[in-house]
Amino acid sequence: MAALFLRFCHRKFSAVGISRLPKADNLDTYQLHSKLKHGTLLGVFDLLREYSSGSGTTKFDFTDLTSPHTWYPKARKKRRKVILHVGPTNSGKTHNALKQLESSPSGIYCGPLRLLAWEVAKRLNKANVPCDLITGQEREEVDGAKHKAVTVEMADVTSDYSCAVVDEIQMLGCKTRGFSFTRALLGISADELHLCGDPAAVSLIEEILKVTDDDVKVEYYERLSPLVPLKKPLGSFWNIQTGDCIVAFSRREIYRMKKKIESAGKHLCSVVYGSLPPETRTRQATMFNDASSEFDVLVASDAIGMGLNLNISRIIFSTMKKFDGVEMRDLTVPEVKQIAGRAGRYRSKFPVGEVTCLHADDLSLLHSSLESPSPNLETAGLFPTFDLMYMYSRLHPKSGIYQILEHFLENAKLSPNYFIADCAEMLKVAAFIDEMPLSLHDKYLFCISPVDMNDEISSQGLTQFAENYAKKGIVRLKEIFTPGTLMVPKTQSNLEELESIHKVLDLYIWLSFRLEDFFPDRELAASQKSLCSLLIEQFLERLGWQRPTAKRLRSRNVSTSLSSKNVRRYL
Ligand SMILES: Nc1ncnc2c1ncn2[C@@H]1O[C@H](COP(=O)(O)OP(=O)(O)OP(=O)(O)O)[C@@H](O)[C@H]1O
Ligand SMILES: [Mg+2]
Repeated sequence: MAALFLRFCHRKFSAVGISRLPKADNLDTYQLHSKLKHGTLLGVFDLLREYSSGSGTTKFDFTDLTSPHTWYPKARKKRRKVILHVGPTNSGKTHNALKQLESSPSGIYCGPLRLLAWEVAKRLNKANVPCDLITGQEREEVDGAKHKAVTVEMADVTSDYSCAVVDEIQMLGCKTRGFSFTRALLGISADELHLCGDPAAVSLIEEILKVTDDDVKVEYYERLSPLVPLKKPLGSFWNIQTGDCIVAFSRREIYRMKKKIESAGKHLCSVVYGSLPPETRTRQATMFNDASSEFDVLVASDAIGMGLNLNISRIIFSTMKKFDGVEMRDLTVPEVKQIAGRAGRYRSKFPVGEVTCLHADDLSLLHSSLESPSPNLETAGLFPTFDLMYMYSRLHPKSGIYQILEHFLENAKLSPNYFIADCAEMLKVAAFIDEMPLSLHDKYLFCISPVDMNDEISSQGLTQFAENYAKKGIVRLKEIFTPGTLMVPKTQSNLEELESIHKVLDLYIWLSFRLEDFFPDRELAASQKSLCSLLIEQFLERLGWQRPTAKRLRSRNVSTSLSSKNVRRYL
């Protein structure tokens, strides 16, 4: 049934021209939840009363999003000192901003990736600055912490900080996640706000902050160690060396290259790509970084492109094209620069970075991209707050969340600095859950949850969770998942299924942080999730060619496989 509905939705969406279905991410609804719980949406009701009083004096257009800076009164009470740290990759932008954060009495770091938030929390705690780690799926609280490292969707716009850092700020131009960066930019109430990123974002940010009365200063950086574009392509995999990173844009290609390089008998490869569990990605990256490990080559997707510090000596683009969900297209200038910039990190084992392509035909695009400035960003993402949607729904009580979202998308009025976020993925979830007897708030939660609707198992997981929640209130993990049944995958498709199961468990944990009383099995989900990543890593180890004399890596002897049928049974 769920699968049928899924196919129906696919048809429905391609019919209205939404073929690209981006991944919704972990937006913070903690504050919203507590607002609803503690009745602090009172102002909303006042506004509604005023609106519906018929006095004719107040006309409030909820789709008017032309002044988003007014959504954050706490930040507007301050004249923030905003420092933009801009420059090429590997120029010390984040490092310098973090130094300020460390030396401030309280602060928050907001990054685009869980891995970056982890790195920052680790760095601060090591420097004896107690720091909490908060992502959509983790809460690691440290005694006495006045600092937080968070993923940008979790940026706290209700507390006061002396210092805040928003990393990779150029992502405010991202179609799907940009609005969370805009929210952090406008909403964080800090005496000092450090923004790190590409110079292409400077003029847009200056323009946006004209209305906030903040004091804005720009600091330009230079790359700390050289990056040399090579004139010769790699040509053959025989020319692979220790410290190389081959970049490919599909899982299939990544594994094909790993196999090809390893079968030559000289190197073992770590892999990093988007749908690997974050903890697996970290461990693969750590193994590659560790000089004593045998995994001396990395095969990765653009998942390595942001902020991570890896011991890469040379980046090799296996292709200069990628499929972006709609079509095969050339890599953009910022994409090429971000990825190439991973080579030769300052103070790493390979301080001079090199970059080339596998094929000679691709070299001209590589060289021209590296020489071009990134085009200036023109608009930042924006998305209506839940409060606005809630008010709208009070006036149109018959509308489901699908209609409300659609209405906002069609009618939103924006100033020229903004675009409305692409919420095709949210609409898809909305179509699934609109018929269920759930409150608007619950529907909104499911819509913004980190479900991958392109992944059938992940979307079935969401449907089951929402259905059980609507029917029974409480959602027990064991009703849809049998612990003890996960096994080491044997094939690529088994691996894909395990990655999907990991996503479903991750979704359960995400929901458990927001609907705590109704999703009580967080610990079980977390332990099964860790098991998933362990099993995936065992698969990766076994996949690797093993030198007969080399010391073998630890690996468990589990021989059963995970069939597609089994997976359906779990969910
Ligand atoms: N002054 C410094 N002293 C010691 N190490 C530094 C210094 N500046 C930067 N580094 C180190 O250099 C590396 C690159 O710095 P950083 O990550 O800040 O660069 P970035 O400009 O933010 O790069 P990206 O655009 O890729 O995020 C890091 O490992 C960082 O710790
Ligand atoms: Mg950085």
